[in-house]
Amino acid sequence: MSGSTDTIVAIATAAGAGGVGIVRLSGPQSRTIAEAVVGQRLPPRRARYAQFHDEHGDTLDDGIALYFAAPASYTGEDVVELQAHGSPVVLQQLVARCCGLGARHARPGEFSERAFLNGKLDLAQAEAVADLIAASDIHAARAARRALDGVFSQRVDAIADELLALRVHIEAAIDFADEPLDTLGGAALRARLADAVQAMDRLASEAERGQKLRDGLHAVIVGPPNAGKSSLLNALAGSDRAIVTPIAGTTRDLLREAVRIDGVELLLVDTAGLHEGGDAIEREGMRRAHDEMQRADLAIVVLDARDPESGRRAVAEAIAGVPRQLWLHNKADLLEPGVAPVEGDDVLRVSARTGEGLQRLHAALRAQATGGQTNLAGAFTARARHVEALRRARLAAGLAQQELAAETLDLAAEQLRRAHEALGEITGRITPDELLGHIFSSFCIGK
Ligand SMILES: Nc1nc2c(c(=O)[nH]1)N(C=O)[C@@H](CNc1ccc(C(=O)N[C@@H](CCC(=O)O)C(=O)O)cc1)CN2
Ligand SMILES: Nc1nc2c(ncn2[C@@H]2O[C@H](COP(=O)(O)OP(=O)(O)OP(=O)(O)O)[C@@H](O)[C@H]2O)c(=O)[nH]1
Ligand SMILES: [Mg+2]
Repeated sequence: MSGSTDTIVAIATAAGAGGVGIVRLSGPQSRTIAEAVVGQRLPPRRARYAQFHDEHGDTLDDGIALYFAAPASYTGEDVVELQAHGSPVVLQQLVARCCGLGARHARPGEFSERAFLNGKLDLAQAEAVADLIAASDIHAARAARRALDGVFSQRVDAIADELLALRVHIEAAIDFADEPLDTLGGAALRARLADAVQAMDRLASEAERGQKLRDGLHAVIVGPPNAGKSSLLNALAGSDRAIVTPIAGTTRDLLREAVRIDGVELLLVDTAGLHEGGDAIEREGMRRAHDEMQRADLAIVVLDARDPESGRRAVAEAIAGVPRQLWLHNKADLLEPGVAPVEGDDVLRVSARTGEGLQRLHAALRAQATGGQTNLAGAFTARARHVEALRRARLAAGLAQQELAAETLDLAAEQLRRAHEALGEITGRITPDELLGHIFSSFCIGK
């Protein structure tokens, strides 16, 4: 049940004018405050038509008042909604009136934080609320909706429960240290732990895919000077964002452009052409390009189709650390007719000028963003912090396997404890306060 003593209030609907706007209260005084505003009793879960009054009894607006009695509400506390006309002036006056009656302004995310603290949502679900609100296409929205439904949390919890059960077994076996582990079911323990590790690997790769759905793919466009990198960015963005000239060394600084291709979000970064030497500005540009590659998910390499060998080696070295690569032979329109097609799945022949091959490029980028999977059924959104926690949990579980094989049971148990704890951070079973503050402060006010 709720531990909050103060009652919070905020406009729950989007900023700006709208058909209807909602002021939401949560906390023990919600009902009393709302009843003073509407001048009538509010029975739970009944929509009441009412006049909303200011402190002098003058009417601010008329609308619907809706009371949810704790714990059957979004936050688990007493909640009242005042559904007024969607006028920012009216809504602000209603908020001020509620504050005059004892409520205080909610911090960003405070409603959802209370829902979390009261056990209405776990942490991954609360984060999914924010992701759903911020989703920029139907794929991201559906995936956030699945995370909100608990699809991700349930899988995390199932693995965490299994690790806990295994640890209990192992700790029990420690008390019989004279017996060989196998008489205590050691083989079964090892098999179950191997299954759990496999489940963690599967979940980690799905969570990574979910993170791409949420955050989009970070792709850096690299290649030798003049190959058409900036032209390609413009072609993908559908506008003349980058300066294009026939002069090698046109692009010096990084240029970032968020684009949406077939429903996937891409952060494209155009870079300076990579080559030996160059003046101080070009060298700084190349340094920035290298920095960007450290953070990128995908390198889109642009080579000149007429001479793909030139610059290829230098570029291949530069992108060695980027997890994924897509090679393009650009300026296909300048090839003599009859040139043999390029080989390989990850090489595409395109023309930034005529648009040739861009459809296939779109498909390839979409496949990269969705981890090669075009079927997003069952996908859920996840965040970098979830992926990182899964990675730590997997690492500890792998060490537990080694300790178990070596029959160092106390160390195996300790690694399982660490793995379990890392999983607990995802759903918020175990959460440092500062992390909570960080997560919820990135929500919008009123959520
Ligand atoms: N008017 C309105 N619409 C809204 C919200 C809201 O707060 N107000 N929501 C806000 O995000 C979302 C819906 N989320 C909600 C989640 C739980 C409960 C709720 O009352 N839960 C109770 C009762 C459940 C039941 O009757 O089955 C509970 O969990 O105990 C309400 C809204 C979207 N639409
Ligand atoms: N015919 C043809 N010309 C192209 C194509 N793509 C780019 N170009 C031309 O090639 C020249 C260089 O293009 P940019 O896009 O500036 O090349 P870049 O790789 O960004 O070059 P730097 O920024 O200097 O590294 C320009 O004259 C473009 O018009 C293409 O597909 N076909
Ligand atoms: Mg350029």
